[in-house]
Amino acid sequence: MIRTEALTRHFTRGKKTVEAVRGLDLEIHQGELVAFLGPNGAGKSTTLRMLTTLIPPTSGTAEVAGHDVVRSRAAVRRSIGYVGQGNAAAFVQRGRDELMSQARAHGIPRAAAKARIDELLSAFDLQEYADRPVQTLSGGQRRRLDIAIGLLNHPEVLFLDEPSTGLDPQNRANLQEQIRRLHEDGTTIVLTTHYLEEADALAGRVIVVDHGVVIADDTASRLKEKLGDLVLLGFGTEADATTAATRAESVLSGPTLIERAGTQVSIRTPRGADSAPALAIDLAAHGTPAIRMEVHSPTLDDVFLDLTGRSLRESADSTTQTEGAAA
Ligand SMILES: Nc1ncnc2c1ncn2[C@@H]1O[C@H](COP(=O)(O)OP(=O)(O)OP(=O)(O)O)[C@@H](O)[C@H]1O
Repeated sequence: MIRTEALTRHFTRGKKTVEAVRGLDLEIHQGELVAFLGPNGAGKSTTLRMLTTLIPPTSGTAEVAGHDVVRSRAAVRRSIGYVGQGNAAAFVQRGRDELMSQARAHGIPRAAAKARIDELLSAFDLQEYADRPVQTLSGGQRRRLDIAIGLLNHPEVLFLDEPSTGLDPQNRANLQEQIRRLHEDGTTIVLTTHYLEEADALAGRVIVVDHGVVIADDTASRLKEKLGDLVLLGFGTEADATTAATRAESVLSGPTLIERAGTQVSIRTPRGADSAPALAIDLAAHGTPAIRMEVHSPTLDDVFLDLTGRSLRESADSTTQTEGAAA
């Protein structure tokens, strides 16, 4: 449903060139729900903007729903829904009128458009606000209106760029429900998000990009499994901790990272929850008993931190870069 080959986009400002997306090769099949993750400035929005025909690639190719994003822009646009980071609705219009203008722009006949609009207003709990000017709506209400606009044409492929930003937990849960339903109906969905729990809960596949290239592409559970559990062991003395760290190296199998700091040993190891009890018994039998043991399963944020050196929580908290007009 989405295929890119060496997809690249540079922006030039004065003498400076930013390589926002660098040779992306992607293949996303019909019906997949993919979370596209990465730190601020990783190239996520730029990729989405190329796939939705808003900006052309500098080089490389991309096809969406079988149409080339440069040669067949209109056909791509007919097949997709796009909810960008900015508000799509004109501020002075009433929500319902905005939906109608956008539906008509898609070529949907008036009666069908009216029915679809009622359906979407109800799905996103917007009936009460539909007849107010958009500028009087709260950020969350506007966000829901944006999403409704993106769904007007029953898109085959839906691109959601941080759809839940600005929504309260209740509306976020409602949005997730809508996304799940669309996915069940067979819509291919690509979403960027700074909420790892959201990616974890929704997406069958997680693609992590950084500096414009893909650095991981797998299911959330396999990514977590690859990283391994964190086993923390506390000892009575630093000498015990040092001996235990060396012993753990020979006892544990698989790619294992062991660090000692003071009287604590931290171990990152695959299936650590399973191996920790045996390790504790072994250490006690060798005269260095642990006085404390904790096992933490990895979160997607741990995976993200490991891959990018940054926590996505950190990047969610930092100021999001605003995009100017395409250079
Ligand atoms: N119109 C533009 N002109 C110049 N540079 C741009 C433009 N749009 C994006 N960039 C730069 O390209 C890089 C990738 O930006 P992009 O918006 O794709 O990142 P992102 O992964 O979506 O980040 P965020 O999580 O902050 O939304 C950044 O360095 C950004 O500053």
